[in-house]
Amino acid sequence: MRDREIRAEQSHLDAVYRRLEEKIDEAEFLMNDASRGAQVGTPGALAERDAQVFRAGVHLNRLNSEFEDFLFGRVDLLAGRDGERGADGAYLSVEPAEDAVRPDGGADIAETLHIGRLGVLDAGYSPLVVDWRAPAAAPFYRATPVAPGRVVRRRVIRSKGRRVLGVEDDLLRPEVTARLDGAELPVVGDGALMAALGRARSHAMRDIVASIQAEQDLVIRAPAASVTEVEGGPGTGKTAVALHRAAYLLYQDRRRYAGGILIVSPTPLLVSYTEGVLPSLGEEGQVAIRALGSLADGVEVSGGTYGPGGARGDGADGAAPGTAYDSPRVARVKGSARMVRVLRAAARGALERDTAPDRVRVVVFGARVELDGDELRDIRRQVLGGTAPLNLMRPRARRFVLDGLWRKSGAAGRHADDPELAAETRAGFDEDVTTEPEFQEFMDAWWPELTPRQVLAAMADGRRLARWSGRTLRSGEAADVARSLGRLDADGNGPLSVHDAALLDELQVLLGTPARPRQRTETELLAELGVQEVTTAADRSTSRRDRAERLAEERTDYAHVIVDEAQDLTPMQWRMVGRRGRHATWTVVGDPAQSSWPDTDEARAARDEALGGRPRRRFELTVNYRNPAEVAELADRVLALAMPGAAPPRAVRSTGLEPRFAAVRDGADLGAAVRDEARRLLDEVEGTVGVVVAMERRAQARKWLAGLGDRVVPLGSLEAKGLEYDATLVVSPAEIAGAGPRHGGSGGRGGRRGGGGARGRGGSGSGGDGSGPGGEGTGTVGLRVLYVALTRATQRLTILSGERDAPGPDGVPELLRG
Ligand SMILES: Nc1ncnc2c1ncn2[C@@H]1O[C@H](COP(=O)(O)OP(=O)(O)OP(=O)(O)O)[C@@H](O)[C@H]1O
Repeated sequence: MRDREIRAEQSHLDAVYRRLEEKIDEAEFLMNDASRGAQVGTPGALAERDAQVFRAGVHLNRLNSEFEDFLFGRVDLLAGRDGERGADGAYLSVEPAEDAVRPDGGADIAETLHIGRLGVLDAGYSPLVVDWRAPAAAPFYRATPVAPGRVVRRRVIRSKGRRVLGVEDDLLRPEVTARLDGAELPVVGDGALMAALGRARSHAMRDIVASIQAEQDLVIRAPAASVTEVEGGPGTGKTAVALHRAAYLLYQDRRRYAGGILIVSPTPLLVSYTEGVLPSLGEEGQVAIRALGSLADGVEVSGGTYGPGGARGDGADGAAPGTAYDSPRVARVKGSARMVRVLRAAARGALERDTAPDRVRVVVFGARVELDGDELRDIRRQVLGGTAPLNLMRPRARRFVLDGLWRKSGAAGRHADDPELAAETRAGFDEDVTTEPEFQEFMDAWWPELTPRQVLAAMADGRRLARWSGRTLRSGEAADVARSLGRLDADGNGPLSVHDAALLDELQVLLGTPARPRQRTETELLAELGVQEVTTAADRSTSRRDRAERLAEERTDYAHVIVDEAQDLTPMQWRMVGRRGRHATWTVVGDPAQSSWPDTDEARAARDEALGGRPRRRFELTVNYRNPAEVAELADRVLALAMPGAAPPRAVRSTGLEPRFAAVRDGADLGAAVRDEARRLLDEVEGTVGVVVAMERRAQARKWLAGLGDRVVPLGSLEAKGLEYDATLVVSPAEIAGAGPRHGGSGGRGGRRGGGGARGRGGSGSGGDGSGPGGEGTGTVGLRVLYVALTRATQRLTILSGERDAPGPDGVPELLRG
C-alpha cells in the first residue's frame, strides 16, 4: 500500500514539475524577448511582462537550488460549510458541512490540497500546490484529532528533487470511513513529526515547514499589527517559529515588509546556525539576521558569545581576534541602563582632552585678539546648555568663539551709527578669522568631531570615568569598566565586547553625525560639463543594485523586528534594538528560565520602552521537540532549583537512553576524561557532539578536543545558547553553575539560595541574586546557565563531574541529585 501511495504522489509531483517547466519555458521566452528589447508596448503591458519574467525567474531559481522537498504535504478534506476566517485570513473553525458525514459514518473526500514551498497553479488556474503560508494551507498545520475541522487525513510527503521517497499519514478523524474516488482512504505510517525529530543534527538548522504544530502555527500566523510575545521552554521551537514567521509575514504582505525584517540573535554562532533556514523557505532578501554585537554601525563583535551573566577573560583565551569578553561583574555594569547617564557625561567630558588648547589667539585687522582659558570654558558651558547631539553643536560653538573674539577685537564698536557698514565689517572679520589655518586647527582641537570609539577609549581613564560617573556608578564599578576598556587605543581601535557594541550605539546617538556634503556622482560631474547622460541598461541595473546594497547597509529602521532569546538582552541592548524598530511591529521570543541576565526588572522596563505602547499578544509554547524525555527529566531538576514553580515543557519523545554519569576523582586528568567521553559519544551518534564547559575552560576544551574532527564542537556554557547537538557532554555542572567549592560535599544543595518563591515561566520579578557563573556561590543565574547546557541534546547526554561537583558513588553530581 505504501508503494502505491508513493506512486500516486509521484504522479502528482510529475504534474507539478511539468507545469513548472512550462512556466520556465514561458519565462525564458519572455526573457529573451525582453532582451531583444526593441518591442514597445504600453507601460502597463511592459510592467505585466516584467512581473511575469520575475515570477518565472523566482520559480526557476527555486528549482535550480534543488529543494529536498518542494512538495511536502497534503490534506484530504470533507465537504465544508463556509468557515469563519481569522484576522490573518486563515480559517479558524472550518467545520464540515452538516451532511458531510453520513449517519453510518461514511463520507466522501470533497477536496484534496497539496502543500509546498511555493504555490503552483495549473493551466486552468486551479492549485496544483498551495504555498504553505497561504490561508488555505492553515488546516494542514492546525488540525488536531481534538479539533480536526474538515481534515480527515494529513499526509507528509518526503521528496528529494523530483522523486517522492516516502509518505507518513496522520488520521485525524478515525471515526469516519472516508472514500476517495470510490476507494477507501488509505493511511500509511505513524506520523511525520517523530520521524523529523529523530533525524541526526548537522551544523545548520533545518526548517520545520512540513511538521509545524498547531500551537506553533498560531504564532507564525499571528496578526502583525501588535507585539507578539512568545515564551516557551528549551526546544519548544521558538527560534524555528521566529524564522518561519519572518517568511510568513513577507508572503502575506510583501509591500509592507519591503522596509525589511530584522532578526536579532544573541550570538554569531546562532546566526550561522540559523541563517540557512530562510532561503529554504523561499525568502532571501529583505530579512537581516544579525548578532547583537554586530548591530551597531561599523561594529563587528565576532567569535563566540557570552551573555551578561557570563564569560570571563580578556580575549586572550583563543577567541577570535577583535573579540573581548567582559567578566560578569563588568558586563552587569555595562549592560545597565545607568550607563546612559555615564555615557552622556563621558561624551561631554571627552571634549576636554588633556591636549585641548586653553586659549585661542588670532591676528585680525592687524591686531592680535585672544580668548583665555576661562573665557573658553564659559563659552563651552553656554553651548553645552543645549540639547543637540555634541557633534552637531560644533557650528554653534564656532559662532560663540567668533563672537567672543569680535567683542574683544575693538572692531565691535565701530560704525555703530551705520548698521550696514557694521555688518560688513563683522562679515569681513569672520572671514579673516575663519580662513586662518590656526583658527581651524584650534577649533578641531578644542571642539573636535568625536567618534563613539574615541569616547569609549576616553573612558579607559579610571580617574576621569569616576568623575563622569559621579554617583551613578560605585567607585569599584567605574574602575572595573575603565580597566576593561584599557584594551582600546586612543581612537578606540581594539577588541570590543558585545556590551561595548551597545555602548557605541548609544554614543552614536549622543554625538550625532554631522551632515556631509554629498560627493557628486560621475554622471552629475559630466552633466555639469555639458555632457549628455548616456547610460546603458547594464549601467542602470548596476546602479540600482548598488543602491539596494547601500540601502541595506544603511538601514537602521525596520518594518518588523524579531528578537530571539529575548530574555538575555540587557537594558542597553534593548535600547539599541529599540532604535532599529521605532516604527516596527515586533515578535519577541524567549524563556526567562534560560536568562543569564541578573537584573530582570531593569531589563523588563527597557524592553517595555523599546516595544512601545502597541497592544501585545502573548503565546506560550509547551512542547519540547528537542530533548528526549530522559534528558528533559534531568534538566527539570535544575529548572526546579533555578525557577521554583516553573512548568517545564513536555517532552514528546523517549529514546530509552538514560543520561550517562562519569566522574573524575582523585586529581585524575580531566582533559583525558573529556576526550574519552567525547569519543564515546562520537561513536554512539551519527551527527554532532557539543562539549559544554564553563566559560573559563573554553581554550582548554579546544585543546582537549583537537583532532577529533568537526563533528565535535567545544563550547563555553554561554555560547551554547539556542544551539543543539545529537549528543552533549556537559563538563562539571558545578563549574558551569558557578557553584563555589564550599558547596562541594556540604550535603546541602547549593542552588536553593536566591530561588525567590514560586513563579511561572513567564513570571516577573527579580529573577536572580546576580552571582553568575564563576561567582562565589550558586546563584539562580548560574543555575539557569546550567539549565541551558543540559537542554542541548537531541539524543544522548553525558555528565562529567569533577571534585567540585561532589559526585556520589554513581557519578551523579550533587546539583543533579533529584
Ligand atoms: N514542529 C516541529 N517539527 C519538527 N521539528 C521541530 C518542530 N518544532 C521544533 N522542532 C525542532 O526542535 C528543535 C528545537 O527548536 P528551536 O531551536 O527552535 O527551539 P527553541 O525553543 O528556540 O529552544 P531554545 O530555547 O533552547 O533556544 C529544533 O531542532 C527544531 O527544528
